[in-house]
This record gives sequence, C-alpha cells and structure tokens, in this order.
Amino acid sequence: MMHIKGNQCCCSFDDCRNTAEWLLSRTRHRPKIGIICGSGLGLLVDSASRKQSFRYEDIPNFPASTVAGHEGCLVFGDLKEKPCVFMQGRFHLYEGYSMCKVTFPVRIFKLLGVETVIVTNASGSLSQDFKVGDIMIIKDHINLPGFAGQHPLCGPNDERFGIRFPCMSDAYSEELRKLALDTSAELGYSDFVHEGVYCMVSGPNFETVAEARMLHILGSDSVGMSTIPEVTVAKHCGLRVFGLSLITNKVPLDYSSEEKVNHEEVLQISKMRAEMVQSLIYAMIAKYDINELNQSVQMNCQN
Ligand SMILES: O=P(O)(O)O[C@H]1O[C@H](CO)[C@@H](O)[C@H]1O
Ligand code: HPA
Repeated sequence: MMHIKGNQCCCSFDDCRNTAEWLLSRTRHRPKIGIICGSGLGLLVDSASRKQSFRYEDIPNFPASTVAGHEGCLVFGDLKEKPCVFMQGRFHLYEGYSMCKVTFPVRIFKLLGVETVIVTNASGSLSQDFKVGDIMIIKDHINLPGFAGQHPLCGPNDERFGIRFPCMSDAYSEELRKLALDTSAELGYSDFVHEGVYCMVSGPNFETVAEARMLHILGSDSVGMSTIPEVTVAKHCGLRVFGLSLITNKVPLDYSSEEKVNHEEVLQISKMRAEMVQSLIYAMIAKYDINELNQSVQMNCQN
C-alpha cells in the first residue's frame, strides 16, 4: 500500500505538526525519550510517575490499534525522573495501514522534542543460541518488506524530517547497546541477554519452515512483523535508537518440529517476561545521562 495521495504523502509534515501541537497544548510533559511497547509489553508504562494518557482514537490523525496486546494509548510520564512518552500499542503493516501511518507516531515523537527512541517487540528465534524468554538487543536488522518496496521513506522526501538517502549502517546506537550489555551484567541477566539481528516480515502469518530457514541463512537471529519501519523513520529524522526484542517462541526450522507458533503464546511469554524487560529499561534509563548523550547524538546524526 503506497502512502501517497496524488503527489502528497498521506501523513504530511503539516498533519504531523497539527497532531504534535494538539498534544503539546494538552500536556505539560516535554518528553525526551519515546518508548514503543511491543506485543504484550504495555505494562512497561506501569512504573512511570505523573502519568497522562491519551487514547489513540482521540488524537487527530492517529490510527487505531487493532491487535490483541496493543492497548492503544499514548502515555506521558517520567521514568527515573526522565521525561518519557510511551506508545502502549503500535501499528503494523498487516493491519492494513500504510507504512506512513505505521511510522506516523515516530515523527510525532520527533516534533514533541523526543531525542531517543526505545523500540521493543516480541519475536521468534531463528538462532539455536536463543531460548524462549531471552532478550535480544537489536544490533542490526534486515528490512525484508523494504526490499520489496514497502518502505516508509518511499515517496516524496520532506527535508524537514531528513535527507533523501539516509545511512542505516549505524541505526542502533552503539553507546546504548553497550549500556544495555553493561546494565544486563550488573543485573545478573547476562545469561539471557544477547545481541542479534532482527528481520521483519510483513505477516500476518507466521513463517513456513522453508521461509524460516531462508531468513536464518540470510543472517537473521530473530523474526517479527514490526519495528524496522519505526527505526528507519527514527534514524531518518535524527533520533537515537535502541531496540530490544523479547524472544517469545522458537520458529520451527525443521519439519519434524512440534512447535506451532500462535499469538496467544507470544502474549503469554511477553507478559511473563515483561517485568524483566522493564527492569533492564529502567536500569538503563536511570544511568542514562541525557545531556551527555545529546552531544553525541548531534555528532552522530549529521545523516
Ligand atoms: O512486533 P510486535 O508488535 O511486538 O508483535 C509481534 O507479535 C505479533 C505476532 O504474535 C506480531 O505483531 C509481531 O510483530
Ligand atoms: N514470527 C514472526 N513474528 C513474530 C514471531 C514469529 O515467530 N513471534 C512473535 N512475533
């Protein structure tokens, strides 16, 4: 689905600005960190203080959440005294939304003044090294829908967001990945926190055995149906990105496998391990020096 109306993007700069201004005129929060909660991970919001919540259906131009485990609320609040905004529920291509709609909230983050985006998701493991319940720090990605032209930056480029040909080889902040690994070690999580490559498929079906084998051969450690469009748009508009993938299932790589992946299992594992994902993110944010990081964002994000 192309996100073009005539020669205009269906989520133009003016649409984004109107939505951001609508929110800024209704909240005193001025978030610096944007957190996107993956399937079943909405409770990452729970410990935030001074919360103010908007339902997606009430926000101008916002799509609606249609997937179980994605509540559909934009929540402002502080974590460890750092001003944050949370998406409790994200949008997926398979819901029928254009890439532009899927990534619209990331541009709203940018216009709200966010500087760092933390994306989380549930994904299936393709690596023999990962177990169900492990956390994968995303070090890189394979944008499979993007190869087929389902790319959020296709269409006219608005230079107010970013340049026509953004660099993606450093999409995931090295400093934040290091902070995550160090923090995991301090929390005693090292045995189940690993770095890896996330691959996006459009979904909504889970992979066939032949597809899973192909994705693994291509270099993917885990597979899901989200995240990469958001990361691409975040990097395009100069945001610092950190990504965490919770391994909710093993993707069958063998015809004899008894595994039959289903969304209920994905949600069940997410809910079981959400507290651990939450502890890691909170501990990272506690150590996170926004001012110090801002300087390197400016240096790194010259695009
Ligand atoms: O990526 P998130 O939104 O966490 O959700 C994952 O879980 C769902 C499948 O169970 C798919 O939407 C997949 O992308
Ligand atoms: N495949 C694709 N998306 C997913 C999976 C999977 O196995 N698990 C959670 N999201």
